[in-house]
Amino acid sequence: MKKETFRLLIINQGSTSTKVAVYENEAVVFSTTIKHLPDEIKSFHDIWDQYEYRKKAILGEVYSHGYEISEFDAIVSRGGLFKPIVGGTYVINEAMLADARSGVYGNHVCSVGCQIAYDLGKEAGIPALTVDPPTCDEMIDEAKYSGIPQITRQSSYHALNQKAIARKLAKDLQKTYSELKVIVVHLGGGISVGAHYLGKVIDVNNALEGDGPFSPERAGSLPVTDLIKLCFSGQYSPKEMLRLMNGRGGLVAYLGTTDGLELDRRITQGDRKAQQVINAMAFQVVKEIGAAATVLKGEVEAIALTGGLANWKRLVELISERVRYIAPIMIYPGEDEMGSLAMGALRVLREEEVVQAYPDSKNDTQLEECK
Ligand SMILES: Nc1ncnc2c1ncn2[C@@H]1O[C@H](COP(=O)(O)OP(=O)(O)O)[C@@H](O)[C@H]1O
Ligand SMILES: CCCC(=O)OP(=O)(O)O
Repeated sequence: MKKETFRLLIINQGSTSTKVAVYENEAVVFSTTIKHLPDEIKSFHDIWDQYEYRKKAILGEVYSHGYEISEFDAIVSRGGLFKPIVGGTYVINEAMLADARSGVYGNHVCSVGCQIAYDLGKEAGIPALTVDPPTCDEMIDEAKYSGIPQITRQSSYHALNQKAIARKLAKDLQKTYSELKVIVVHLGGGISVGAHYLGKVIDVNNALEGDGPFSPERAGSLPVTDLIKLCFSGQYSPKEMLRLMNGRGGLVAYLGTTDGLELDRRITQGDRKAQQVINAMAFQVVKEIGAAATVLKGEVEAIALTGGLANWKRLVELISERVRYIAPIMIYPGEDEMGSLAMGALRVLREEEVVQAYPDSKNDTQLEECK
């Protein structure tokens, strides 16, 4: 007999937060966001050093709500940085984790989330899943050129939320996603600006690695020659340079914090430097939106602003004033990642959709185990 109720543990490692939720089918039993102070995050040299810290945060939530891991039908994590793959739901396996640990496809703590989900799932005998990972790749060929053959532009962005918000936007415009031409801007610890064309993200900045606007904890695109000089200045090791780009760049580098609420307070109290840096971040975001509008040949039906920073009216206004001439602006503060992870897992558990196969690997955790 087919199982009717699936209980899911959803985990989402963001650069500034850990989100934990429990779903029973479509219903949210609880959903919590644990914010991590920049000083705490700064004390880790590497994202993989955060493994125990993040796991403890997750287990603290699970146990304090009276659950054991073995009571779940699956653990679903946002993540990780795998090979370029098609969207969908994947059973996390060793090959995916080896690619994530290698750092070849970038470094983000959502990869650590996948490792935690896999380890907890293995111990408890339940599958670990992930949905629409950041390296989902739908970019058109011309978007992949960098300017030198040695470097190919990679798709690495908030794929899960970008897609979820684009679908929500389609519904709000009484259309389907596959007939929509829109720009989605995710304003989180990292910032991604995606050009969505008829159901596909045909171009998007790499939100992790030196591409697009600077963000709360990332440097974004930099003047390349100056960057090369800095790399060879003897001041920084390769690891330190990479950390400066991703983790210690952007707002935290200029202002010592990634926290929008704190910055709003500072600006209200007259902090001119904070105001200037926020103006500059908004400036870089609007330039990226302008570029995405050209990718869509100016046929932009709406611009959606989402992510934690879309809660911040001051920033939203700074962006809107420069791009509202392009298309109507729709605001979707926060994200729909937890729900999207749960729905992606439910679709495969209910056999409404097949699990995607990770290239060149065999699944070493059987989905059948949880039915
Ligand atoms: N109400 C708010 N006002 C201003 N900034 C906010 C608000 N809520 C969240 N943020 C900011 O949003 C960012 C986190 O966004 P989020 O999408 O949760 O990112 P992540 O998943 O990377 O942790 C942080 O900079 C946080 O301070
Ligand atoms: C790979 C992009 C994912 C990302 O940047 O997420 P956060 O904004 O949550 O750090």
